Amino acid sequence: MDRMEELGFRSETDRQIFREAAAPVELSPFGLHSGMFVPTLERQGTPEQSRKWVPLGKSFKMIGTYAQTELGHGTFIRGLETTATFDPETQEFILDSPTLSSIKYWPGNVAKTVNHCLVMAQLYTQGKCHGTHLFLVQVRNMEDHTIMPGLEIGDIGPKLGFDGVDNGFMRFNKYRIPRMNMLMRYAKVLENGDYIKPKNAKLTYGAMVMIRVFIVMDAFKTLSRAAVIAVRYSAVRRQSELRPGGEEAQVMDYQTQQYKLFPLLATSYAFLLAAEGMSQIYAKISSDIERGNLEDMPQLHALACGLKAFCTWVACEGIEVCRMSCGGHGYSHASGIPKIYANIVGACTYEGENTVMMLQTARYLSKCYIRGQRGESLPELIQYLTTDLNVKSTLGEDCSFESLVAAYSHRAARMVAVACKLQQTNKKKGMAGHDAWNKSTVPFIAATKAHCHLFIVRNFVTILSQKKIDPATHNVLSQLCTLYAVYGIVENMGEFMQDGYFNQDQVSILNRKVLALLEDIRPNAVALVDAFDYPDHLLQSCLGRYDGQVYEALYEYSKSSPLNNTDIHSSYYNYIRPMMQKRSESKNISAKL
Ligand SMILES: CCCCCCCCCCCCCCC/C=C/C(=O)SCCNC(=O)CCNC(=O)[C@H](O)C(C)(C)COP(=O)(O)OP(=O)(O)OC[C@H]1O[C@@H](n2cnc3c(N)ncnc32)[C@H](O)[C@@H]1OP(=O)(O)O
Ligand SMILES: Cc1cc2nc3c(=O)[nH]c(=O)nc-3n(C[C@H](O)[C@H](O)[C@H](O)COP(=O)(O)OP(=O)(O)OC[C@H]3O[C@@H](n4cnc5c(N)ncnc54)[C@H](O)[C@@H]3O)c2cc1C
Repeated sequence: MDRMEELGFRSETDRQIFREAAAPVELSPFGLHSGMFVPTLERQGTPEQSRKWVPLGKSFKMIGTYAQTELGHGTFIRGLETTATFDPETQEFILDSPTLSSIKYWPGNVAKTVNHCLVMAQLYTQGKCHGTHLFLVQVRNMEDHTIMPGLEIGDIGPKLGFDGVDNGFMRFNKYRIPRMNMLMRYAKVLENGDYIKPKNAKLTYGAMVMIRVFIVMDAFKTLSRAAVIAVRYSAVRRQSELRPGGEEAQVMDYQTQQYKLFPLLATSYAFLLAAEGMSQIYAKISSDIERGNLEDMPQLHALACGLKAFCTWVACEGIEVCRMSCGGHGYSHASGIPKIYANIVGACTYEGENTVMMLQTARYLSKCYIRGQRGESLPELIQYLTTDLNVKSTLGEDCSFESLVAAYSHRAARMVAVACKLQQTNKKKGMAGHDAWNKSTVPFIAATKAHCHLFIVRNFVTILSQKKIDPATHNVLSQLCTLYAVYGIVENMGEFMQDGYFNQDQVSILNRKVLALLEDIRPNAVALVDAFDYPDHLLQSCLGRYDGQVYEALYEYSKSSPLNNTDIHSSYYNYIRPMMQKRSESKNISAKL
């Protein structure tokens, strides 16, 4: 914190970049404080509450996290069981964990780090439940950091990754907080206990929408770091003879290695631009919401849910491909890739489990489809739903951006229509609405993935057509954009071909184009990863280091293994030698027998 002051970092973005540079892979123990706790106080507190608490948070006089998930509920927020019951006599809320399943479980940094939490609890006043609301709760003594009386707090134990975060559990036993500790920007409880409801109950979900937007950028950061490591290593690693009797080839010259890595390189660029686009949309709509204009809230929710799920799923699969493309050394922590994976794969679960998030977007698409069928106007990002599905592709040898975007629009429109028609057919068969929905959710997930894929392709194309970029760079970025789109079609050909949108010749064109693009990109592959400009200390990789001195780095890394602190390990004296002595004694005995 002081260091950031010294360096004059004023903007939250600069501060975040500094924090990530300081803790490049594990999330900092203060990540949730800065990324979720403070911004939520700013956005969900009244002006008075913000003025009081935000400076304390920004100066780390108050360190907090976001405590919503319970043992029994993470996804279904309306099912949360922690209660906050208003006591008008004392002007306090009484927080309680009435059941085992209501114990808060997973909140990051709650175990040992924070002294405050934003707690999501069911609000009760005048004997009535008004649903979940956020409350600022002090959980540790500000003098000696001991746990406040009435609370049980602890760590939940080892996890797959996320080792920099002390995820914990927290149990309330009739724990009292002041009335004014309820975040009251949108909903209020008056001194007499009257409840003033918000314009939209989902405004209290705003913190999650914000983090989902951040996570889209995290998907870019983690995938691109793995791609940097794998591409640089593929340029250094020589293995096997490409030409019989010739020197061993750079593994990057194998077409299969290019087919593994270059689409992921293209995806990294596509996700960077998508994350920036998502952030711009979030900034605009969230400021509208703060001014009371909630019109675009559903669109923001749907886009944030869909992109968070789509990008984290693709990034995690891609990081695994990068690891495997580095052979045995990729499996070592020396590569840096396992830690990248272990710390981002949780993003497919946290801040909204991906399937559930995709279904939120699907629900929005279903409603928009019906509006489109009625001829109602649709938001620009959704207008493709009214695409004429009888039209066939005009794709030619050049695989133009226009023909590619048209293909993705057609695919998404067709798949949304298929899912919606199944839902409608289910209803016509007499199914209740919720059953008709549930029995069409698998096609809806596929359609929503196509919807997100379209957003990313169209966004990439739009930026290339709008931004002023020097011709040489524009040419290389156009190759990446085309590769991202063509590869996506080739890998999902069935979804594009199901209604004969492409003819056989066009399928052949696409299969040839994806291989030709690998050759086009090969000369620039290392420059394209260097362009991300990740310093070695951030990559923490012997394979991806800028100077390419991989084997020297691996050898030094191995020598630093703690197991090498002694030549003979204590396990020899404790287990191996006694076992061998026992064997030799028994052998002597059997020899005598
Ligand atoms: C520059 C600064 C940078 C700083 C960067 C900081 C870095 C940070 C990086 C990230 C680090 C992250 C570390 C991990 C931290 C993890 C934290 C957590 O995991 S916190 C807990 C997260 N939990 C969840 O996300 C729970 C998921 N569940 C839900 O969101 C909801 O239960 C649901 C949306 C799935 C369902 O909600 P429900 O109330 O049941 O609504 P319905 O489904 O019935 O829908 C009714 C209606 O409401 C609309 N809706 C729902 N949610 C929203 C919303 N958020 N906004 C707007 N509208 C919403 C929904 O669309 C429906 O609308 P309708 O018109 O009726 O169809
Ligand atoms: C690394 C990490 C950090 C976290 N940090 C925090 C934190 O700081 N604060 C916090 O409050 N929480 C935190 N969490 C908890 C996280 O938010 C929840 O785990 C997440 O919201 C998923 O909820 P769940 O665990 O109940 O999963 P569940 O919803 O129980 O998922 C189980 C399965 O049920 C399926 N499912 C559930 N509902 C539906 C549905 N309606 N339709 C179809 N399928 C469905 C899911 O798709 C999934 O396959 C963290 C979790 C992790 C892993």
